[in-house]
Amino acid sequence: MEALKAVRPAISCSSSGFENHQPAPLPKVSFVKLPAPAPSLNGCSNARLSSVQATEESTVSFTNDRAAVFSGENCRQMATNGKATNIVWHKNSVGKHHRQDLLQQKGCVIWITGLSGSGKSTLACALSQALYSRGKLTYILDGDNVRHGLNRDLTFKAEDRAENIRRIGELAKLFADAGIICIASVISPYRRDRDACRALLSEGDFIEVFMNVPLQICEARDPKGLYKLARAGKIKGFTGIDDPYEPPLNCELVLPQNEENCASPCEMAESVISYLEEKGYLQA
Ligand SMILES: Nc1ncnc2c1ncn2[C@@H]1O[C@H](COP(=O)(O)OS(=O)(=O)O)[C@@H](OP(=O)(O)O)[C@H]1O
Ligand SMILES: Nc1ncnc2c1ncn2[C@@H]1O[C@H](COP(=O)(O)OP(=O)(O)O)[C@@H](O)[C@H]1O
Repeated sequence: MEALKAVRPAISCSSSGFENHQPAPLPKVSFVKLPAPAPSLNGCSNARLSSVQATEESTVSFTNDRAAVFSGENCRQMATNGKATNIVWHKNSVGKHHRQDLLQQKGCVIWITGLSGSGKSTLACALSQALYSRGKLTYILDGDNVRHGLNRDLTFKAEDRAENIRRIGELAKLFADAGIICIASVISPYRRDRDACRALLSEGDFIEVFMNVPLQICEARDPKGLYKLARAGKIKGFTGIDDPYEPPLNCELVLPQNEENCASPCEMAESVISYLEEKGYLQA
């Protein structure tokens, strides 16, 4: 295998859709030698010398507070996004579809919402296990776990819950972009916060699963003793007790549990897998 050489750092960006509308600076072109016989991403397997465009500058500035816009395939303008100024989207020549081809699946987010004790984590694990046994790559973002690290600075006040969900939504979006089936299992009590996460993803890629379990059942389970503490006033603002939970109005899947009807975690996982199969997420 030959050494990879580049005159300039191999920044590889294909042309931006914005160039159709704005006068773009001339791209800087340089050359890299690819290892032979490297399988090519664009199907030209015998191309040994490829031109690489480096897109570094932009003449256009714009402001946009909707982060979703920047997940697009063709954005390389100077931007102000939230508090971040003078930022430019950097595109990678290895795209989501290449990663999906490798994994033979489609990246998406399965967002499991429901009260504490409704079975979110149990379903997430059963689903991850069942997909693993089918050779599919998943990653679980569990609310409890993410609060041990990335979100350890957040409380359970409404604004902190919103920030918790925003960060997990952004993280889930990255996992989906990696081609992974990302399973978020979080109470996510506010409809608005869940809808904001949905808006980060392409149509269909956000699959909201509602664990529709009455509070009485969750409270009777109380595996961590948290409902007991909340009832005793030792935890303030506990979801379902003295903090709200807004059930989804129009989600992809509702998994009910009550005294008469309680599917096992494996059966629930199979329901989700059937949905994924039907929508084509288990193939590239
Ligand atoms: N006040 C209060 N309300 C609800 N839950 C609480 C609270 N305090 C601690 N816990 C524990 O935190 C877990 C929920 O974290 P999440 O990040 O999923 O919550 S949220 O989406 O930000 O509302 C939750 O885990 P689950 O039982 O798995 O849902 C609890 O273990
Ligand atoms: N489908 C189910 N049927 C019966 N019990 C369940 C089911 N799913 C979860 N449980 C039980 O409910 C309790 C809470 O489950 P858990 O997954 O920790 O909920 P959450 O993550 O929503 O807090 C656990 O004791 C678990 O064994």
